[in-house]
Amino acid sequence: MSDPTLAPARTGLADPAARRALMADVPREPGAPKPDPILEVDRIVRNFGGVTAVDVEHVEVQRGIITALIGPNGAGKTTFFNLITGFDRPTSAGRGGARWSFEGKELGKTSASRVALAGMVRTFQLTKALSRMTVMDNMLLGARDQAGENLLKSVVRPLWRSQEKANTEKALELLERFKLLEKKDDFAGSLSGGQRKLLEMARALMSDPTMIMLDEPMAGVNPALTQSLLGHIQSLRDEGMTVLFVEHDMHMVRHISDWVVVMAEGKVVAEGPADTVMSDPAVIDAYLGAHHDTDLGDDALLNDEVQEQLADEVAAEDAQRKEQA
Ligand SMILES: Nc1ncnc2c1ncn2[C@@H]1O[C@H](COP(=O)(O)OP(=O)(O)OP(=O)(O)O)[C@@H](O)[C@H]1O
Repeated sequence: MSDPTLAPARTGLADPAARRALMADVPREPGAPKPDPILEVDRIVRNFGGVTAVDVEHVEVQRGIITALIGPNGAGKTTFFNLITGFDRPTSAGRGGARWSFEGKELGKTSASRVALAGMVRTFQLTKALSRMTVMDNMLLGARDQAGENLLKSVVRPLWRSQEKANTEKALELLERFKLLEKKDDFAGSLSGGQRKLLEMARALMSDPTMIMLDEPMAGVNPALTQSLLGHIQSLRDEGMTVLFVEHDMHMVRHISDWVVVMAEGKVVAEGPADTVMSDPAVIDAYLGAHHDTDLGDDALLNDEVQEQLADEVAAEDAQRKEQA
């Protein structure tokens, strides 16, 4: 039976396989139109001084599937996440440029908290301040309808109380689901890397998102918890949620994504299912151009030509270092 705590987030086709099948005819090209996009972004640009961190002409995220956003270091993935969730403002704003909508609703001028209320919620790594709070208090911070946000509820005590009770019950259910119930009174900072990732996810679910955006869900997770985390992400999708995640671990990307969007130098350079996109020349170029040590999750990509190119680049760098020494 599916989890009742996620009921409000269910949308679209009930069968996840049917939702994934909708992607079969989507063209494998940057900016490809999707049959049922939940998020649509146009002309979003963000410059930092002379650096163009993001310059995305058009991208759509399909509803009810798992989309991975990948790209080499500095490709602009985090900046893109920050822009669409209202944590940063595009340089192209206000010039009739940037435009993005979630569930058909324009979000360009919307604050981060309102974006979350609209149903698009991102996870955050545990900050120092959050580490010093208990697991339960972290969960309650994630609640969507905190009494303080609503004047009537905050002055009428019974309403405030009932909201608090509902939030606590929901937090307990989610902690149980994510196997963190025993830790509810522990400081969040005492959790292992994998448990922190589970808490980040559980906290985001407190606000009943329609789409959850995960920032490197596998970073710092030991192998024992990897399978469990992957399982949780897949079950969110299976229950109807849209998942968008940024991840460097290509094995994970291959394992669970239904669709992959590749960024390089601020732009979307390729899109497609994981098995085809990783062999796209634009993707190989982007990774090799950026740094040599990325494991694309498929050793077959390292053919002789690529190996030679790598060896030449490493030798050239070594020679340069020796010259400078
Ligand atoms: N606040 C900032 N001030 C100046 N430059 C920034 C700022 N944030 C990002 N950048 C620059 O923008 C570019 C994109 O960075 P971003 O962090 O979005 O990339 P990323 O794809 O998330 O990289 P990584 O995978 O390493 O996290 C980089 O060149 C980065 O140095």
